[in-house]
Amino acid sequence: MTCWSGMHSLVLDCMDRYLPRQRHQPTPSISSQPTHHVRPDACHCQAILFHQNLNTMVATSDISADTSASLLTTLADEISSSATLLSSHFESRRLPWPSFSADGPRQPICEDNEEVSRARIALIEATRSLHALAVGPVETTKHFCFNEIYLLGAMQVLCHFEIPQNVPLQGTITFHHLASKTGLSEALLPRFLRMAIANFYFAEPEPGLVAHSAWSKPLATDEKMRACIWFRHAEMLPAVSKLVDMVKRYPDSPEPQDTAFSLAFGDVFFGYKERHPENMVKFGQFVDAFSGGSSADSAESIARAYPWETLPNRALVVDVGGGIGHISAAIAQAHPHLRFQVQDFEDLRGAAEELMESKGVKDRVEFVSHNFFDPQPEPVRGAAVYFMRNILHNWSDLYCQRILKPIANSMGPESRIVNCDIVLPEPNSVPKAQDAVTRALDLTMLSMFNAKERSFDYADSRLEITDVVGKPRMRMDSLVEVRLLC
Ligand SMILES: C[S@@+](CC[C@H](N)C(=O)[O-])C[C@H]1O[C@@H](n2cnc3c(N)ncnc32)[C@H](O)[C@@H]1O
Repeated sequence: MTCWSGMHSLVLDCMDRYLPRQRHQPTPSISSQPTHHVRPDACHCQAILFHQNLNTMVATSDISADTSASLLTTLADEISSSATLLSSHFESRRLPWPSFSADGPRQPICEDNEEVSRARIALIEATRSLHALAVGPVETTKHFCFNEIYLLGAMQVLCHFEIPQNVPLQGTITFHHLASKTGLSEALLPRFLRMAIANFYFAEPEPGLVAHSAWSKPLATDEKMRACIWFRHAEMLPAVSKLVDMVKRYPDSPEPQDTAFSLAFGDVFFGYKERHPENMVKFGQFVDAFSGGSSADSAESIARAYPWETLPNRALVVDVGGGIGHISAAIAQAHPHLRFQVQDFEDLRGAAEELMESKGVKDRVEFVSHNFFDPQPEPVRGAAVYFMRNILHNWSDLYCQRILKPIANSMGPESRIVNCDIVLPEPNSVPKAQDAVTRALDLTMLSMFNAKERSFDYADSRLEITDVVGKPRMRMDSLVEVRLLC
């Protein structure tokens, strides 16, 4: 599942309380033993993976072994046929065409249509591969991330000086005027801007005149877009620069404080944010943008993605680490026959109860203060569902065992865990561009939290993935159902 909750309000309301608690957890000694996963005695587990859709996507992934002379033209043909399919889609629906112009659409290719989505992925994959072949291995390595590193720096300077907001949405502005409006040196401004322009951000229609492009315009109007650049530059880059130190100093540590982030910033991820609340706000904006929707969107998609309607009347869903209960509230609204217990820290009670009141589900959704490392409260023993979203991927295997064990101890024969996180794809099972994103998320979890994205064969040898259906918030998210067959 994605590592981020994608809920701005939730992130602001509760994630700042999250890792600081990690610091106060009892710290087990670092063990070099392999971790064991929750294994309730005399019980068998079966896991059913809901969603992903990854396996239904184009499998253009493994071209690494292809030595045929026609690889270039095969890829070019793939590009041509995917582009043709997309063009007829735009034409038939009279949609705005993708373009670099400032008037171009923000998100030209809608992903609701499976065929269009597949064509888009095929186009991205084939263009990426063709580009790599055209550049070649040595040139690629010689210029490794050269453009990206300085583009990130240039964009952060431009955003810091509010350049996107000061370029008119229509028309142009001179470098001179832009420099005087923003305070960025007139000598430096063109150097940073032209780096951005070389990468599709902004345009220079005439020498010395700046205009927006389709890429830069969202940065003028949407603070969440600017937060994406800020987060990569201000927090991710310094943490990444400490990865070697982390791996050398803390090899295989399961501890949340033994991270590249802590080495860079002298504190755990959310502890640092407690001391820098403005960073927390921007991080929340980044999470919202990255996860592609509001908390309401993601909650509603989860309410649709799982067959909640098949649970018995008055069945209890325990939302473990549920924050202020956005997800439970959405499921409760969609499924009036269910009851919910949202478990999180006491200081979220007020906001949680307010939310339930406003959503009209107060009579069926209760908030209970509960630390998920402690035994589950007796009244929820044998609950129909123990739901977790964006919980396990924040923790190492050792801590996941400690979270899962009290749940397993509380489960009855009809109970199940429904877990929502990214599920890492099997090697060569998805297009490389998509694989790269999940791998980057996994390494983000490592460098920031000493946690990981999982393939879900991790939890217990008795777990068996039998199906992949549904479509929660992000394409990479999955709902994993784990049953105990006692
Ligand atoms: C990433 S947020 C996910 C919240 C919610 N499940 C969602 O998807 O929106 C992680 C949540 O875990 C809670 N949490 C962290 N440590 C906890 C603990 N030891 N016991 C209970 N909740 C905890 C945090 O307060 C936060 O609400």
